[in-house]
Amino acid sequence: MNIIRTVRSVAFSSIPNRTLSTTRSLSTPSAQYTAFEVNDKTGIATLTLNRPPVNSLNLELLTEMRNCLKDAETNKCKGLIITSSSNSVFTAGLDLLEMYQPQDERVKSFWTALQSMWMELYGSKIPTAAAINGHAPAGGCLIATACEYRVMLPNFTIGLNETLIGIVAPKWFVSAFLNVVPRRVAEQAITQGKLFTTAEAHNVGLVDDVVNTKEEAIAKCEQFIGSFKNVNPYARALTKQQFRIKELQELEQQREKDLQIFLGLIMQPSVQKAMGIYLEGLKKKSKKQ
Ligand SMILES: CCCCCCC/C=C/C(=O)SCCNC(=O)CCNC(=O)[C@H](O)C(C)(C)COP(=O)(O)OP(=O)(O)OC[C@H]1O[C@@H](n2cnc3c(N)ncnc32)[C@H](O)[C@@H]1OP(=O)(O)O
Repeated sequence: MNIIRTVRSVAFSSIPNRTLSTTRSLSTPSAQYTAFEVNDKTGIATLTLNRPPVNSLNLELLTEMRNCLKDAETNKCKGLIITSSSNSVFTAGLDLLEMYQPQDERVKSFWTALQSMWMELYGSKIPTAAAINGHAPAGGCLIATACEYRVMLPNFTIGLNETLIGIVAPKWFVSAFLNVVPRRVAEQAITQGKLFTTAEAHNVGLVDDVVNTKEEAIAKCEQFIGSFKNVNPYARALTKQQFRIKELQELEQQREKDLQIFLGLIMQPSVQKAMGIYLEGLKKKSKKQ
């Protein structure tokens, strides 16, 4: 049986998470929305998103994700798996409440944290895999495509649906999508705001495998990470970098401009109005259920 060493864990029980930290004291504050575990036998870390009801990515969750990524790298983990504690949502993407009628400083920190999280995940030295055990729209798809491998459970949806909300998927969201989906398919899907079903996503290459249970999804991710067993990790990391450096440098060099474009767009009255209507629709639907 595998022994799970909990480096950072939260919210799955009423036990305060610091009492679960068995291996070392943490330099970062307690986690609220993530669980981070390292399997002692395989050396593989699992980051579980746990911000009910839909794991929407707010500033705090993004910050915790960054801390987990850093932990996985500094602990020289063999790889990192990202999954969700929900049975139906991987993540609903960016927390729309961070962008709807936002406060100036908070929304800047939010976007900057998203940029950093993405660059750190996309450029991570260790193998990364997403066990997509629920819906993964927009920012959810961004996280999945930042990983090197994706496996998904049936009958969920994934894609960049920003245009349907009246917002624009930034260039770096699109470039990661283009790594896995043919350009023609990507252009049509992203302009339409299409959410692919699991089967469709598999067909176009947006996900690599489909399995029926979360356990099988984790096992597939472990298998993917295990496939690098005989590969020198430094050679692997440098080779991965060759594939990803262009997008990383592009965002790094344009961070401030990207932030200003984001702020300019979301602060437009028409965009705020569209977001308000979309949020209202979500709330109405949620009340009906
Ligand atoms: C150049 C820059 C321009 C700007 C770029 C911005 C890029 C944006 C990226 C994004 O990620 S935007 C977010 C996109 N996400 C979505 O469109 C998903 C919306 N959510 C859903 O479709 C569904 O919630 C779901 C994920 C399919 C799950 O459905 P389920 O039936 O399980 O839950 P719901 O009843 O719909 O929701 C419960 C609860 O959660 C609220 N909520 C859902 N998604 C979000 C969200 N992304 N942000 C904030 N809140 C969300 C929903 O309103 C419900 O709230 P309550 O009514 O319970 O208060």
